[in-house]
Amino acid sequence: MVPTVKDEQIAAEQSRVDEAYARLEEMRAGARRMLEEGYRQAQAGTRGSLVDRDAMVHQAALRSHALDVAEEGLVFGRLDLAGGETLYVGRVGVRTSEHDSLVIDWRAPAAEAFYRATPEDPRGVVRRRVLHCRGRKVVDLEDDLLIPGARPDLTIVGDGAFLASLARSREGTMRDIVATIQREQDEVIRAPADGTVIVQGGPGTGKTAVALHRVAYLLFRHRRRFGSRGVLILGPNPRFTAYIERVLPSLGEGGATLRSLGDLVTGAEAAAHDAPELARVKGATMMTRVLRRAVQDAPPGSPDTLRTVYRGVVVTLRREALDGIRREVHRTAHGSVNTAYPRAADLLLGALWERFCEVGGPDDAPGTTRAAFTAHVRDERRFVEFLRAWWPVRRPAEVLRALADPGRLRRAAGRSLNDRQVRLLAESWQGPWSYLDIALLDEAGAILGPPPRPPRGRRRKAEDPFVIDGVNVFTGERVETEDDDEPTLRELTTYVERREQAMRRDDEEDEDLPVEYAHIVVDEAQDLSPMQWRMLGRRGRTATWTIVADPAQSAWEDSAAARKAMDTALGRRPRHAFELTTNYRNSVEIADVAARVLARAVPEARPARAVRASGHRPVIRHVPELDGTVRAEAAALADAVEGTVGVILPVGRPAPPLPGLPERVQVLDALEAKGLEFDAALIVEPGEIADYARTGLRTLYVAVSRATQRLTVLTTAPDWQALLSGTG
Ligand SMILES: Nc1ncnc2c1ncn2[C@@H]1O[C@H](COP(=O)(O)OP(=O)(O)OP(=O)(O)O)[C@@H](O)[C@H]1O
Repeated sequence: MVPTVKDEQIAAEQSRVDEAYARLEEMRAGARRMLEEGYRQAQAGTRGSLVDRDAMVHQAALRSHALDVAEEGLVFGRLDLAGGETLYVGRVGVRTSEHDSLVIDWRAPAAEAFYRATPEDPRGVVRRRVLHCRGRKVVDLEDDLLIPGARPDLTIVGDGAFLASLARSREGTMRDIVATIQREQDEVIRAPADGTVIVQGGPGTGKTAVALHRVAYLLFRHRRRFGSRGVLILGPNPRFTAYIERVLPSLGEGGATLRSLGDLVTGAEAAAHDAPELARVKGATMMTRVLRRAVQDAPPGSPDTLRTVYRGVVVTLRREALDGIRREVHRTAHGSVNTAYPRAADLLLGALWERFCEVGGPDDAPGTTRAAFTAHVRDERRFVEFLRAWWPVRRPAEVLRALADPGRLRRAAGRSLNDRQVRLLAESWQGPWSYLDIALLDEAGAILGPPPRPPRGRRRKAEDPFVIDGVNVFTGERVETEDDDEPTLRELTTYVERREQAMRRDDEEDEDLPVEYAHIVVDEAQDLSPMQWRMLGRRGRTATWTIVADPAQSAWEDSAAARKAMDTALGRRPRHAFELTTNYRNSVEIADVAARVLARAVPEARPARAVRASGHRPVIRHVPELDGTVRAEAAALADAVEGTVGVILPVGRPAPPLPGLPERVQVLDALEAKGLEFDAALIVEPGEIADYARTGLRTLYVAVSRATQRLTVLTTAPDWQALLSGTG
């Protein structure tokens, strides 16, 4: 067969791609050699600066990793410039052994034109070419001619391979989009690093994809500032974080921390949504006041009498006096309640001394000084044990669990909660934690402050009156004495190993303190409650932020309060707002159904523009009853598509049995569907999803905008069928 023009072009590109791979191999071997050499020197302890050697090992390790992941789709773009120059764009930068550029990293400034050039603003680019590869083989090309006539020598080929690539089937985890980032997306990705970026846009406009690529960009351009543990990416739930977790590693960046609203706080995990009425209460800022009062209340089991005997005189402090002292300690202990016990001890000892004087103690025991009295009482085991029970080290979870007692919660509530709210909250805290509880635990943790640290190093137990038999009675931890000290082993370690050790140590030490980040990405930010913003704010006091939101998909009702809390969390940094306008997920047919829901949910909102017709009309079926039909429709969708199928239910409705269906069929509720994507979606009972809360229609908008290829809706309500089919 005669090769077509395109075949010839592909063959020419193949030789360039082969050259890049050959060079990549050499670079990989070089990085491995450098790594081995670094370790060898480390072991031999040879001369040379330790710092240089460590830095070399560290760099070589990073480099080696980045080169390994670049294997897949190493080169994906080519620019032909008006001046005759040609540039190739890829996942990493590749140079010849003479340091000439073979491929430039997609994040490098010179690659910007690949994503930004348009016929209106060509930036000197005559032809932009996208190379589609399978493994190391070039399989397709797609060209854009940006300056017609400027380079008659250039051939233009292509047939909409980009749109075709959007229709590919989905595998259950998100993929990177380096090869096809669009101009409006690139502007977000490369926005200045010093400010806060706020990205809005409808479902499927690539907000999540863009935010993740921005992280890769920031790490590439500003590694010192954002590297190591510097970036937090926060998503709505663990299912979502699992969905996006492969994107950054596929870009050679593994350093960011990926968390969800359910697992951001160490030691607590949530996987449940609160009913709307409860959610409104738990998310509101006034919960801060409730928690403060809860912390100030005497902890459960706290003793209400302190008695001591000094030289035959019995001295007693009763409930009222003790409560007064507790209030006084709290007055100055905000944020450090757990370490306020020395102050509590001082005030108790002072009150005991006063009481001792009142009952005539010094007369009965002449010559007694306050110092002698205090020294005696504070060393008594009885006093120490009282203090431990009366001012215990408290954990956030204990504070919240204690509020499952309605009486205690009512005291803490003051006028902030009504009786019904007290009952609902108390009941909910008998069960597992919800997403909103995690923010409350974090708030309680901020009020309590970290627990006291055990004395470190060589401090003697005799120096600390709260250490009994080598155990700190407050922390329960063993206190080292000189005899316990292990002989110090001074091993030769590399910088990388020492860093890892230090990070492990930090993790252990800071378990009770939120980690602070240099950059925080908040996905699905429209759903955050004020309390959740406060939780994030504590982790980003000096951070820059990327905020990704679609107000039309919001499940949080009080947007003004959330906005205020967000403003406080983000601080005063300059903000750059962006809007993404093209929907890359939904077919035009599915986007039409979503637009009908949007028109109901948020009449003033404009839907994003879908670009790809699939030829498959969504199926909107009215059925007399759902039992039986759900499985059949799910099976039909599983047959129709190769990839994932999402069966999306109203919140709280039990999952129907779906025997015999493949694993790629997943069942989830409409709130859990946030941010996810499926080849096909089956929406069960839209009316019930819409009625779930005041924001129910917006949740339905989320549900109907999840699918890339096929959408089926099952409803027992004829008017919902009419509305969604556009005939109502
Ligand atoms: N430039 C692009 N090239 C190829 N695919 C893209 C591009 N932009 C987005 N996509 C794809 O479109 C889909 C939707 O992207 P993404 O999930 O980031 O959208 P979103 O705006 O976060 O949506 P939602 O608001 O529903 O969470 C993903 O499969 C993503 O890979």
